[in-house]
Amino acid sequence: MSILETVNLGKSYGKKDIKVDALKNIDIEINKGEFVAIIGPSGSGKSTMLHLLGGLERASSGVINVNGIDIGKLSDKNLAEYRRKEVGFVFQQFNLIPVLNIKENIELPLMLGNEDIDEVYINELIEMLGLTDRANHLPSQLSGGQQQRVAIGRAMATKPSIILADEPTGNLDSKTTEEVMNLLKESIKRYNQTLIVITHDKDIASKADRIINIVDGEVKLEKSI
Ligand SMILES: Nc1ncnc2c1ncn2[C@@H]1O[C@H](COP(=O)(O)OP(=O)(O)OP(=O)(O)O)[C@@H](O)[C@H]1O
Repeated sequence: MSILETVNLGKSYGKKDIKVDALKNIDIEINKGEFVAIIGPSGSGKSTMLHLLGGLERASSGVINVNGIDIGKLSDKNLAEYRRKEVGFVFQQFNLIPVLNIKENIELPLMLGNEDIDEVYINELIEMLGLTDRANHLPSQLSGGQQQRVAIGRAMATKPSIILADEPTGNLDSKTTEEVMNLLKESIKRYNQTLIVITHDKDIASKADRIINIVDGEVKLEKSI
């Protein structure tokens, strides 16, 4: 079952002489529960794609349907709600709040959204992430891999249906990369989520259900593995 579909999606930056067509005519369909890797050369439009899918930026043309809703038609307020409730973001920089402990960092999206905190779920999440004995520590007391696990927990706090990750292991060594990717895969299986990961790492891409290759703002080849 498709959870996300784009039709003729395009994004341009700037005008006239400085206009850049970052994405052109993107038609993709992603299924619920799927793990998709987005690969492509630097500047090809991968981050732009993730920003559009996550509602961080608006498309210049075309449609993005998520769960049957055209997110381009949402008001700014509703788009913010879509971002907060339906999407979990994980970036290369962990972007944790240094003065909050691990549990508080994970709960932050719920606190910002004034939502009730489901203690059972949050504790289960922390356990799955292998952070139970670290819950009261500050981010600075954790290794890079542990910090990224916290960022994954924060992305999952609102039980989003889609996890979007932009080079999530770009700052990690190969062993920690494998751990973090295994965790992401385990999480999406357990919570029936969809995972879309931008990566330059061939090993990560090879473990995805599907690879979407973007070159010069266009999908060049979709590969099933
Ligand atoms: N805010 C912006 N204003 C103007 N141009 C932009 C903006 N954001 C991205 N671009 C341009 O759009 C194109 C696609 O950029 P994008 O960041 O999506 O590429 P990428 O594939 O993620 O690159 P990388 O692998 O280097 O991170 C590039 O030519 C970039 O310079």
